[in-house]
Amino acid sequence: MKQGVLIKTDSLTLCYGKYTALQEVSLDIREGGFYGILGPNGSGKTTLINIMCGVLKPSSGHITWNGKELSSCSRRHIARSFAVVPQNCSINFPFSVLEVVMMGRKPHLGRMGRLSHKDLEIVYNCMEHCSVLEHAQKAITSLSGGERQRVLLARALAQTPQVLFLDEATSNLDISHKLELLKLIKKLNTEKAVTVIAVLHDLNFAGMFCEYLVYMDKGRVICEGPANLVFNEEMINKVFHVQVEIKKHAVTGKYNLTLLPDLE
Ligand SMILES: Nc1ncnc2c1ncn2[C@@H]1O[C@H](COP(=O)(O)OP(=O)(O)OP(=O)(O)O)[C@@H](O)[C@H]1O
Repeated sequence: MKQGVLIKTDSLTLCYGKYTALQEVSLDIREGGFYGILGPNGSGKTTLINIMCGVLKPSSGHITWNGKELSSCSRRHIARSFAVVPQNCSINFPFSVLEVVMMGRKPHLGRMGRLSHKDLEIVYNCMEHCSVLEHAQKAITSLSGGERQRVLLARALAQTPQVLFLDEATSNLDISHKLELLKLIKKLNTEKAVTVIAVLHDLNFAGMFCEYLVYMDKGRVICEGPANLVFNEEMINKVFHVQVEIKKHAVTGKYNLTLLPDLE
């Protein structure tokens, strides 16, 4: 892997009331890495990324960013550097798509809060990359689930973040948009060294795009490592309790997973 440790979690535990959703999670996230967080429903993936991006505070344990406690970093500094694409769009007010994507520039604006030509150029570029330019004047509330997700991704990209957190951010997208957007994110990762931390349910896309995988189950990290070592049949069976076959694809050279269901 490249670069030094950017985000370090040390024995993170998080309890929702009496329920322990995350237990003793210690991870090193290296700068410029593309991380996939995998695991069954309820295994703590969203909770983990919400702690890593500063939305949730752990019940115990530490999280540092560039060696500094995340809780001691300013909200503005975090907002300039971390962008999150959540699982669901929580915007219920009929902001236009343009307004929503412009919000991504907010942490970078000066006191007057005005967008410069450069800011607007970034906004329009991100809308174009995420194929939402044609919806610029529409209310976000009038869009389909997949279109909204692409707007939220455009807003996150407009933030020009150092770290991009994706929480099943491509789950509502059709296969063509999913592929295009993951390719775009991979490009940002390789060309601009944006660190990507993505919760993914689609294991084939995880095998295709992630260079490092973290498997979670019942709030714990079960296994982590380079995808070429840990994207294997034994781990998928251990974590998801399904039989699969993983083979290197002759054309793409990527590992491909086929589910072997017991249909008896
Ligand atoms: N605000 C909350 N209050 C109480 N329990 C919660 C809360 N948020 C999450 N949980 C519980 O914590 C556990 C972990 O939830 P989390 O959303 O992190 O899982 P996940 O791995 O992201 O799941 P999924 O794949 O279904 O999105 C779940 O059992 C969930 O019910």
